[in-house]
Amino acid sequence: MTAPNFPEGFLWGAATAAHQIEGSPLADGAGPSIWTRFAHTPGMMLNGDTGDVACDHYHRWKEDVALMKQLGLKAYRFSVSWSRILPEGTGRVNQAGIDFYSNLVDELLANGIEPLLTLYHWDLPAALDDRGGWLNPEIADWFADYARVLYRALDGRVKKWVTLNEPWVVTDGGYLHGVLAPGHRSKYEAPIASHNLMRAHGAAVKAYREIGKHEIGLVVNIEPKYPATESTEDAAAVRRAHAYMNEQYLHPALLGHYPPELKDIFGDAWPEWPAADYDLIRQKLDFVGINYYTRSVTKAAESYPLNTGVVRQPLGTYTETGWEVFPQGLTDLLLWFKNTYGDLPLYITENGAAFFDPPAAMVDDDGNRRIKDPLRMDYLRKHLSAIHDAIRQGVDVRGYMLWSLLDNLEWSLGYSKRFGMIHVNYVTQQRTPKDSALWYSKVIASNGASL
Ligand SMILES: CO[C@H](O)c1c[n+]2c([nH]1)[C@H](O)[C@@H](O)[C@H](O)[C@H]2CO
Repeated sequence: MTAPNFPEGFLWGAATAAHQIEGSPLADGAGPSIWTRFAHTPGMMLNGDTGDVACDHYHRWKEDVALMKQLGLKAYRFSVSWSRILPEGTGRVNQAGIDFYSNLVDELLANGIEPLLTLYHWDLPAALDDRGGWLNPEIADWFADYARVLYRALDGRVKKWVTLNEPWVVTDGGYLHGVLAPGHRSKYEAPIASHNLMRAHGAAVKAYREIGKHEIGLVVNIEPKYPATESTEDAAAVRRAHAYMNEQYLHPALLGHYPPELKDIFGDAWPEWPAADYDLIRQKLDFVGINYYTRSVTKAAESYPLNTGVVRQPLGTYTETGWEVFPQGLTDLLLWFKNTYGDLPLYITENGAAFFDPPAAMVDDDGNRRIKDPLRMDYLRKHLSAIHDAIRQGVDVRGYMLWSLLDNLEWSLGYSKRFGMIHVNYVTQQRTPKDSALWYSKVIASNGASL
């Protein structure tokens, strides 16, 4: 592997999300979100974990920015909790919520760190869920109104905006399989939620063009699908899985239509949408964020509703979340994106892995607190190299946000999975940069040459 030089100005950063790190979800006038509710619903969260404390970032944000500075991060991707800004989701603005994020942005800028702000990372205000949430078509206007409040307060200091984080996970987890908030299980609701998410994305981008002066994009999780065998059944299964996860959101956002497979997959549960919706959804974007973690070797199998299955690789390496380590998939995916959607600027807005880390730091012979995480370093090194392979082949990748800055609440898996490059002792809230953070700091300082 040759020591790659990334493009001049490559944006090296790390990512988090509000509900996963902040804690204090109801502080200073904030309203509950669907995750506050979901976490306090018995049986929904591993070990009964909640986001009530998390990494206490709501109080420790200055310390955390200082750690970002110490590591030499150039950027920090975070999300805003909608119900801190609008406790009922619409109407009354909670100034204390705006102040929290405004202070965070100022601290980042004062430390030479560019903020990338995600408007929605899954924590819908509970009050809007009571009004139908992503199933209510009015949510496109609710979301655009929320976005306008933040555009007016922060645009200029924030120059890279993201509307949605991973509409696929919101829909597949929250409305089809029910494993994420709001915990619905309906193949009739899923397409409606998906479509309204994309309408809301379009409405927020349209609103940005009236108010904002910088850049806005969409973040999707996409995953390359490889056939388990040469059979026609497995090839068809790959087409279904690829359309359902990888094209379902990018196609309407960038091409103005859904992939045809979705109508076959959902059958009578797939509505016919008005042409005006596609015009709303397909707004010009300044960039797309890609969240990459793994691939799927896919076969035809009985499953709901895709009739596909994933084949575990006997010689594969797997993370704590059961995801195969497959860096080549990121190169393949970036080339697919370029060949399918053209030369839109791309950011890797999430990439990382959960491997076992101890609950507390060890102390080495020199008396330093250490967390050795060689598997994570190897994962990151290989994926950064895969990104560089794609850049060498002409893909316009402009930055990388490591998931995650801190160990944090892994949604319904609670605190059982550690993705952070900085270890969090959840008893003491002590932060300890892992070896991977110290390594990443050198990668940033050398613009990738030290990989
Ligand atoms: C299904 O994998 C997705 O691409 C994905 C992985 N992840 C995500 N999306 C979310 O954006 C984060 O909030 C998660 O903490 C993170 C780690 O699980």
